[in-house]
Amino acid sequence: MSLEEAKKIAAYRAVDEFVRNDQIVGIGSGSTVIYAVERLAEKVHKEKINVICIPTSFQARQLIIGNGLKLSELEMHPEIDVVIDGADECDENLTLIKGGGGCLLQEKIVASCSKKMVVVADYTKDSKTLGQQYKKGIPIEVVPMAYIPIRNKIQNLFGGKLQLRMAVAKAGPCITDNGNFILDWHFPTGDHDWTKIGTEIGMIPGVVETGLFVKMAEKAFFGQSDGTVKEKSS
Ligand SMILES: O=C[C@H](O)[C@H](O)[C@H](O)COP(=O)(O)O
Repeated sequence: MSLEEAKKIAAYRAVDEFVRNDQIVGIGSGSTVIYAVERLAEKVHKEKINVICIPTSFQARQLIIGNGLKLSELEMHPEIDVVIDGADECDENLTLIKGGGGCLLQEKIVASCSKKMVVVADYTKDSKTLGQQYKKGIPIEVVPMAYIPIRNKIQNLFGGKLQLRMAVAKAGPCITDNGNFILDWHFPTGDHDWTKIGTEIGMIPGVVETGLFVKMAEKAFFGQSDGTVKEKSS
């Protein structure tokens, strides 16, 4: 089974198990969530259920609109029943690295407003400790004017190296949906207290949010190469 099929079976399982009639559903970002929205649209149109969707990015908004689903926002629906989102990596405690696609800030806000966060991913995202599978570092969204001092402070405090993420089809840095930069932190290997590190980095002036999601996800589904779906719960 291909990686795409592995993403699809995980996403379908999450929607089937977690989405019910009359729910407010957070829609995550990334390539796996595309399948979750596909399944959600199928369910809404076939079963005639009422679901209101809250996006976590420009991409999610486009997915909701493109699939004919009901779009809303936190201003109107500040309490979400469940958010279904992807992850770049998920450790044994369901601590996540997110933001590989640059969408971490709105994703974390929506997750913080959700009763449940469910992760959908393929088997390459499943690991024991962070950094085992995902080698691109922890994304940190920062206010552009502060990226150099923030880079230096994190390197001095915690070690490793931070790299300004560059855009692909544009000269210069990658700009997030919120007009900020992203620093990817290649952290030192070993055991880490992610709650403490996430909190301390979050307190540095100019840091908008980190892609470290600690104690937020309650369930993760990983599509496997043999066609089964592995589950992890917090
Ligand atoms: O910024 C992107 C998001 O955090 C995604 O949810 C994450 O990168 C996983 O995306 P994918 O499902 O494409 O691997």
